[in-house]
Order: sequence, then structure tokens, then C-alpha cells
Amino acid sequence: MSSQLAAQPSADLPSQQQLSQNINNENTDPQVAEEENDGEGMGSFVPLEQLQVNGITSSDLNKLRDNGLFTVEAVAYAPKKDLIEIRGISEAKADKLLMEASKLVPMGFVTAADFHMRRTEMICLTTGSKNFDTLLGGGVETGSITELYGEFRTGKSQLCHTLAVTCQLPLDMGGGEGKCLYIDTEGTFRPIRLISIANRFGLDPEDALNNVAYARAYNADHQLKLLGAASQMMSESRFSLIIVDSIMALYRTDFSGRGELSARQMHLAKFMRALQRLADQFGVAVVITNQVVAQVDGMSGMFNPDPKKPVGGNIMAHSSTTRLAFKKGKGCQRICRVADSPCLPEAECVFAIYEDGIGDPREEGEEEQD
Ligand SMILES: Nc1ncnc2c1ncn2[C@@H]1O[C@H](COP(=O)(O)OP(=O)(O)OP(=O)(O)O)[C@@H](O)[C@H]1O
Repeated sequence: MSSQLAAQPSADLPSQQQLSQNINNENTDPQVAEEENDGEGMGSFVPLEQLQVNGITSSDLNKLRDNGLFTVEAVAYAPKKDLIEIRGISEAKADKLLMEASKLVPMGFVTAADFHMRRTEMICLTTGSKNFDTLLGGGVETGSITELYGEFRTGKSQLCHTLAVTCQLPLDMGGGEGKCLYIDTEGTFRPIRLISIANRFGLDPEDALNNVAYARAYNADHQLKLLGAASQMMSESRFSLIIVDSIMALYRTDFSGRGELSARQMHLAKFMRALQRLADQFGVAVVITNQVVAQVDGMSGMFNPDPKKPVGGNIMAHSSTTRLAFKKGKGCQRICRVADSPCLPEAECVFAIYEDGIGDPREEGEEEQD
């Protein structure tokens, strides 16, 4: 299944219209749906065709596409040197592309009031747990990178599976009305989990499965290459979430020892930049999971009873917008702590893992229904 999707990025996936039908069982006009429903940025990129002006030809646009640039935003945000590196794009053409792109994509100053207004309209994806959503100020933020880190069995992948379904829900149910793109580096994706989660949220399980584009990544280069395919798929239909579970697994095997540390961090930085670019261009939520290692340096062990830190060093720390630390609790309960965020206080909540996904802890004997 993964290779089919990777080889034929969008052909097998339902269109925006089909997605709306899958979710709402209504024949919604995608144009109208987009205008009515779009939150901050999501799905509202400028199609690359609009750059075909002022001497920029369709052959120029094909060169851009061949190099992974599928939207005007992708061109506008690209450094000039990256454009010049494209075979057949001269310096003068790169200047022209950047100038025309900047006319279509606002990149200047806005007032804080306008920016505030845009952020209040931003879509958050529900985790399935009210406690958890409250901790996050509404849910997982779109347009930025959220990192989930913790030991094995702490519920990181279970939250990813839940979000892969909830991102498809209508906006008024805490969804993003978009598809999910799932990059699995450890082979832990289990579509059967999506079926029970879809049933809980009243989605048709088959549609829910069809709205998730899954790829298994086999090495760090492949993991990065998949983001190129992702960019094309996102320019063709509406996605609301990208998951990478887990971000560091392949880096830890492909690069070994201190000798390769610098190469590993450079590759990782490139991957994280590509992820952030997708979040910026398409307004999707990006959720990555990360492993932890024992923190042996300094005095941390003395004052911290559980000295574990996420792997990936400063590159990870700087490129994740929100960092959430997961811990085991009693039974199926788990604890999530906001470890770093530009706007949330350091706080924690208790959630639980159930057959039908992430939820709030239930009283003993309480039915497994919300
Ligand atoms: N169908 C299910 N119903 C209830 N709990 C489940 C179900 N499937 C898995 N779990 C629980 O989820 C936990 C595993 O969580 P998860 O797979 O998210 O771990 P993780 O944090 O991603 O760990 P790793 O780093 O090893 O991948 C286990 O405690 C398991 O019992």
C-alpha cells in the first residue's frame, strides 16, 4: 500500500470534494467549502500556474515542479541560490520568479492586530481528550511543528493514530477537514487502529482509511524524499496533517558515532526545514514523535528524578514549535507535559489510551463511549 501511494502520489487519493462527501455525506462544492471553512492558511496556497506571467513560461514552471516547488509560496519562500541551482533557471529568471511570487504572496509587515486576528481563526486538531485539548489551548496547532517525545509505550504513536482520524473531522468537531499524510519510520502504523477510532467519531472507516496517505520510510534520504512527494500531493488536494513517527529512528541507524554527528545534524536540519516549509505553505499541522535518551550530563540527574531528554540536540529543540513530553501513568493513563511552547505555560494533563483512541481517563466500569 505504501509503495503504491508513494509511486502515484495523488491518483489513488480522493479529491477535496470526495473528502467532503466522505466526512459529511453531502455534495459540497469544494470552492464554497474552502471559502466557508478555511481557517488560518489551511489549503489556501496560490497555485503555481499563476506565476506564468511576464515572460515566465510553462516550461519554467515545469522546471520548478521537477525540483519540488509546487506552489507560488514555495517559490516565494525559496532562497535565490536554490532557484539558481535549478537547471535552466538563470539568475535573471530567478529574480523575476521571486519578484512575481512576492506580488502574489504577502511577505511584508502586518499589524499585530491583523496577525492576532489570523491566529484566532487558526484551526486546532482535537486529540480526542478534552484534558489534552485544554492543555494545548484547543488542540494540536496547524501551521507549526508539534513534537511528542517520551519513552516507549507512552502513547506517542497512539496519539498519531487518533489525530490521523480527527484531522478529517468537520471544523466544528475539532477537525481540519483534510487528509492525513503519515510517514512511518519504525513500521508501527496499524490501519486497524484507525477503524475503531473512525467508528467512535462517526466517520465511515473505509473513507477514513482512504483519507490517510501512508508511506514507510526506509532510510534518512528516503524520509526526506517523501516530503517532495508530500508537497505535490498537498498542492493537489487538501491535507490538514503530516505525521512523522518517529523522526530520529532512521538518523540514529544511518549515522553512527561522533564522526557522523555533524552530517546527521545537517541532514536533520534540512528535513526539519522541509517540514516547516510544508507547514508554512499549506497551513497543515505537523506532528513528529521522538525518542528519549538518559541525560547523563551535568547535575541534571541529581535534581531531576527522571532525567531523560529527546534526541536530535539543538536542531530538534529549535525547529519544533511545541514540545510535549509523555510519561506513563497508572494503567492505560498517560501524562503529557508541555515542555516548550511559544505561548503555553509549562503544565501537564492526564489522558488515556483506549481501543477507540486517545481520550480522557474514564471512571472504572464506565462504558468506553464518550
Ligand atoms: N487497541 C488498543 N487499545 C488500548 N490500548 C492500546 C491499544 N493498542 C495499543 N495500546 C497501548 O498503547 C501503548 C503503546 O503506545 P504507543 O504505541 O503510542 O507507544 P509509543 O509511545 O509510540 O512507543 P514507541 O516509542 O515504542 O513507539 C501500549 O501501552 C499499548 O498497550
